[in-house]
Amino acid sequence: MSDDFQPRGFYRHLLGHPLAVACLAYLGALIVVAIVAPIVLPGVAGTRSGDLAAIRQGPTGAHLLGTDSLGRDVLERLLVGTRVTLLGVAQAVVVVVALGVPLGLLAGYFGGRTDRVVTWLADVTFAMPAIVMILVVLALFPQSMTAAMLTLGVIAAPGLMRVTRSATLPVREELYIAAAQVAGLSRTYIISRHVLPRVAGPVVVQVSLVAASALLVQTGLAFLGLVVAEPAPSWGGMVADGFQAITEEPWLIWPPGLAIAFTVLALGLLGDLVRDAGTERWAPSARRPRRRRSATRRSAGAAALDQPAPAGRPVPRPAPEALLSIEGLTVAFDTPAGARKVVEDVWLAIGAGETVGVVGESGSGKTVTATAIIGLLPGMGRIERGRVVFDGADLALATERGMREIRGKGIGLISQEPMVALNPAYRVGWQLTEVVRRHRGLARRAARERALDLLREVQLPDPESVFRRYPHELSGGMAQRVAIARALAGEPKLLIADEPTTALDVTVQAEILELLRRLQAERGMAIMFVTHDWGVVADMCDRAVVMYAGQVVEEGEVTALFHAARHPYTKALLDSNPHAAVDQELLPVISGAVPKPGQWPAGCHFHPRCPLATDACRAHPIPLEQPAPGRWSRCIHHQRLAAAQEGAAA
Ligand SMILES: Nc1ncnc2c1ncn2[C@@H]1O[C@H](COP(=O)(O)OP(=O)(O)OP(=O)(O)O)[C@@H](O)[C@H]1O
Repeated sequence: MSDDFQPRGFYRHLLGHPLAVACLAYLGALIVVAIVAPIVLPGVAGTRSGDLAAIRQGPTGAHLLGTDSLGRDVLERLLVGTRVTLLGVAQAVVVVVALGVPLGLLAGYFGGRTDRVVTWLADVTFAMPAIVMILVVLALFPQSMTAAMLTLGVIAAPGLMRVTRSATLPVREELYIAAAQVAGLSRTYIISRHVLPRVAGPVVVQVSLVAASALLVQTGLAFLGLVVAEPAPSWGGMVADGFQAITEEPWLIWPPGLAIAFTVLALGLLGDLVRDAGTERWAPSARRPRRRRSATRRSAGAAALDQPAPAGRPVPRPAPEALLSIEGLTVAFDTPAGARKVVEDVWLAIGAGETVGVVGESGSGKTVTATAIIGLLPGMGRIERGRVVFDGADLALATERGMREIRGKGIGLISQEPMVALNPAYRVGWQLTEVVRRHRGLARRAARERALDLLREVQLPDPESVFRRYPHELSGGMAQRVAIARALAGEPKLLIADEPTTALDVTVQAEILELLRRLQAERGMAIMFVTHDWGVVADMCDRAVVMYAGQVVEEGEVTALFHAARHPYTKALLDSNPHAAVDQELLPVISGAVPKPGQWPAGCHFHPRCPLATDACRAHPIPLEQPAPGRWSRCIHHQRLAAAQEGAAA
């Protein structure tokens, strides 16, 4: 059983098409002829004249395709001329592919400045008149087909670059690319193994068109006598000869003309058929990602990160023994209207082996905080201020290479959409093995064994069979188990679980939670649980951090927090918790909605929805206070709130 990429389906699909077989056979035969003919017919290339008594003849028994203007055998010249014709095509195609594909991948994958520079270069090259450039080059290097075809390659490369870039843009948004980054795989690896195969279809079609155009240009230049000097045979030169004799012997134009036409046709058709066969393999997964959660740059400069917190605010200090401590984290997204804060002054600490729940309504900044930790903020996001200290190292200052060491090995991540976090084109085994090999440096066979062990560890029935399956052959629960196995491959000290059960049905949710609990107990890893679900918090977490409109509004030990909330938002969330609903009673809801970034109100972000709000809540930003050891609240009325709850309980 092989765990590597299996292109058999692709070949089966391609070779099942008679037209594809015909095109491949024709082009294959041409290549053989190009190699063999000049060896078998060594004298043809230098023959200046043939049978002068039989010039410009149609097909005869002695000359199956007739003779040219100098009495030379047309068939022999056609066969020997194949080499120079195909060589010209190959030269142009090599240059186009060597320039266009890497630049397109870089521009599409990295975006931003790289994209702008590459696109600008492509535009400049595109603006050059191809024919004029080739004629100039031929004036400098007379009769040099290599110079002409290399120039053509450079001029045609921007077209392929654009196609590759456009195909890369949607692929880099796929969640499995983000998952590969989270697993600590290098960018070069991700681009070559996960992105390139996905963009191969349109690239192949474009390359086939480039090859067809190069053939036409090469034969055109030979027709004009600008490359391939007489007596050397070329298809273009033979068309020119036939053209001169068109009135006397119209037949002469047909053999080279048909060879050119069939070759152009075969290249174009084969490109389309290869694309179609590839599309079968790369059919998009059923579920699409909710939004992009993939690559981006790390934060702005260190200077900004080390700025002190706004003066006059008492700020919490993380416990010195914390495995992860987020200190005053502020994240902003660059928008056309300027930088927009989406997370502001977040403090959060997670000890080794601890489980901390991060709770809050949609849009409160939970996922942005999680992705900031692993340096994979989406789009134009950046850390504006604050530190993310993991295991003693400030991740906000880490280089991309440093972050790759942390991702997967130090911190693992599982998301709520396991199906789209797996590359649909590779078997589960391949995807697990690549991460095991990356982190453990194991040989293929040992990595395979380790990957199977991981599948057993996440309690997948029949691991050998799961190993061989493609992601679409898994259920949601199985896919999440595979994603957990993958996250565990680097033996991380911290697992960030971003709503890992949201997309699963209730029984599977319980199984996944049970699995995480067991793995945590066995491995002693810490878990940061991003969730909407108080049931999960009560079930899994030691402490909970409540976020609202980009800020931490409350933090505390779970039992204490459930017993008496110290922030009106936490209280409202707990009251509206469906797990605590009383039969026949309407579930309370929090009126209004979480304000969007850029629309946060002055003072307390929650005050427009808060029953306890006073003028003081609207007047100035509210700092985090520590009402009790291990307890934090961003509310000036926390004592009133606690007293009210104790009164109600009594
Ligand atoms: N790529 C982005 N560009 C601009 N704004 C973004 C981007 N990603 C997230 N945001 C904004 O950041 C805010 C916080 O989003 P985040 O995804 O962290 O919320 P959340 O609490 O995790 O919500 P959910 O529970 O729905 O995942 C939201 O208002 C969102 O619009």
